Amino acid sequence: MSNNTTQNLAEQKGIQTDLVTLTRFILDEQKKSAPNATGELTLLLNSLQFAFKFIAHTIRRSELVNLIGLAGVTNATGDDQKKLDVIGDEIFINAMKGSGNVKLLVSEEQEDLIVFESSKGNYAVVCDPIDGSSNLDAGVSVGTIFGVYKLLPGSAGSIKDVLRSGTEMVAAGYTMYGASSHLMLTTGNGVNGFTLDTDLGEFILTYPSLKIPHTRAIYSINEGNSHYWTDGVNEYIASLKKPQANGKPYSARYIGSMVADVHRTLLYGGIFGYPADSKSKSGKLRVLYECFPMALLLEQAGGEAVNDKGERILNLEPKQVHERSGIWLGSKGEVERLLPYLTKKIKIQSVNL
Ligand SMILES: O=P(O)(O)OC[C@H]1O[C@](O)(COP(=O)(O)O)[C@@H](O)[C@@H]1O
Repeated sequence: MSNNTTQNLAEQKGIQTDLVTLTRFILDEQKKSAPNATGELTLLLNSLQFAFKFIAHTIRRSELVNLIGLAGVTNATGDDQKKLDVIGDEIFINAMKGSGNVKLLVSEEQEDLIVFESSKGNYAVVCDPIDGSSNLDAGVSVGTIFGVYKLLPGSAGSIKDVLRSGTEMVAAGYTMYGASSHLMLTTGNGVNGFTLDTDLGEFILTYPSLKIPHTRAIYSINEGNSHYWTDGVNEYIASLKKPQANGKPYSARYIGSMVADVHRTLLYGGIFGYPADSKSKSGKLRVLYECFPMALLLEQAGGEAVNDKGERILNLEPKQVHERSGIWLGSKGEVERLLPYLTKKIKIQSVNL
């Protein structure tokens, strides 16, 4: 049978036969943008892909194999660890160790930087293996957030390789484990999204060259913290609750799992915020493995990400691996609408919330 006939038959049956897998996509990208590259980053992305599939598989089976609930320990940043946090972390560490391309790893679950002594790799990976894990028992979407740095020239691997601004990351993204597993990835040339076909065991390109809408009347923030917010943040949120030009207020959407909240924001537009407040004076979310990767993705999709002073998140230079920051990210038009509330010293008497 000729190739054309096979193709027509597949089309008639509604079967797509020319799928772009993540591996194919990365190899094509490399040929286009870095034809002389060593292929090391490609291999590293392949190892990341394996970790995501393994974590997705483990989360899907978690309830059946008694993996839901607390493990009875706390992690580097003082949070109670879920059993799946511990296992997700182990899966991630082993995948990075096994890749041979990773020299350093920062994980939310480990107090110290991990150095793979025997590795000759030239990359450092920062990650939150299972972000949003407090939602796990309720079956809410959680995810893995990651960023990749190339080691500094001549470095044999030290903390300086990761205490760098977000602009220096060479790749970043997240995988969301929901109804399907979605991987959103940037290597600095826009954002591309993939969906895991569990039968094929492959991430398939489903969101090529993703762009976030310029504006959307959706805000995403934990309003339970409003009592601790600054006047500026309270006034900003109050302004969104008033009828806008179309007569309707903004819609509030908050899941409480950063990956899921950012995923919706990336696809639909709007704004997500987790500001510092009088309770969490430095903010809650971690700069290296939560704020930077999400900020890079958002910027690459045409959006913006700033801290509580309205400064570009990616320009921060963390002093510690588990440093925190307030963050606001989303559609460009929405972040711009927020900025005056962050930068002007607003004094208000009271806000009706
Ligand atoms: O429950 P809160 O205070 O709204 O915090 C929710 C935020 O905390 C996180 O769950 C991160 O915390 P963990 O890393 O401890 O899971 C984010 O995913 C989410 O955006």
